Amino acid sequence: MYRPVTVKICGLTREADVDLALELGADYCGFIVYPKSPRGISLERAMELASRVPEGRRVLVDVETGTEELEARRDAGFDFFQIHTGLDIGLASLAGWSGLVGRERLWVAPRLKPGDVFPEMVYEFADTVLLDTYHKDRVGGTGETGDWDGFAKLKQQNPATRWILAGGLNPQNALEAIAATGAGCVDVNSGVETEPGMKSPEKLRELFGALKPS
Ligand SMILES: O=C(O)c1ccccc1N[C@@H]1O[C@H](COP(=O)(O)O)[C@@H](O)[C@H]1O
Repeated sequence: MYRPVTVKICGLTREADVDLALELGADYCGFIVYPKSPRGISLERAMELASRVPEGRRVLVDVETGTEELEARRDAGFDFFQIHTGLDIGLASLAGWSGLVGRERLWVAPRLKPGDVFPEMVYEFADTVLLDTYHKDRVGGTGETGDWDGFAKLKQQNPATRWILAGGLNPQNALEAIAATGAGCVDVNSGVETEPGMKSPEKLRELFGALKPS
């Protein structure tokens, strides 16, 4: 049975890719401002690109953002703030992020390896959790699929939270991932690229053809 999912295309760096993603049906566009990312762009560039995206669909992506930085970005034209973080995440950071942008605008992406206990305090501060594939040396954009069973279990156990599945999703495996996990929202990044930050029109079309057939 066809079940609608929401789709975020992340790591956008070019106008044409933003426009095509939206035209094909992307629900969210993600802009990475983490300087060490091969898809990292400046905040100014992210704002420029986000200005093409309708309100309610613009996501700023970073790693363990400092409170002052987040405060400066809060009103910069983004609707959601996806923050990747280690499990040693302090209560003060979580509370700080949530207090600044509001729990409904905060997407927490904890670096969870299979078998790790989910840091329950996240539920108190964010409505949305994004689970990306764990990698010992990288914080995101690995292109590798993750622990789908773990995702499905957490989602089932915590239905009040909005769960986003990320990690290694592409036109070939996205439907299988959704069927396996029950994900209602998926985040796709390197799986629709020709090289980091450069989206492939063909792969984008293939992805949306599979996920949102017209
Ligand atoms: O893509 C990156 O370089 C990146 C860097 C720092 C934080 C997040 C990053 N990307 C996020 O990684 C996931 C999944 O990516 P992929 O599909 O496995 O390539 C996605 O949520 C991006 O937002």
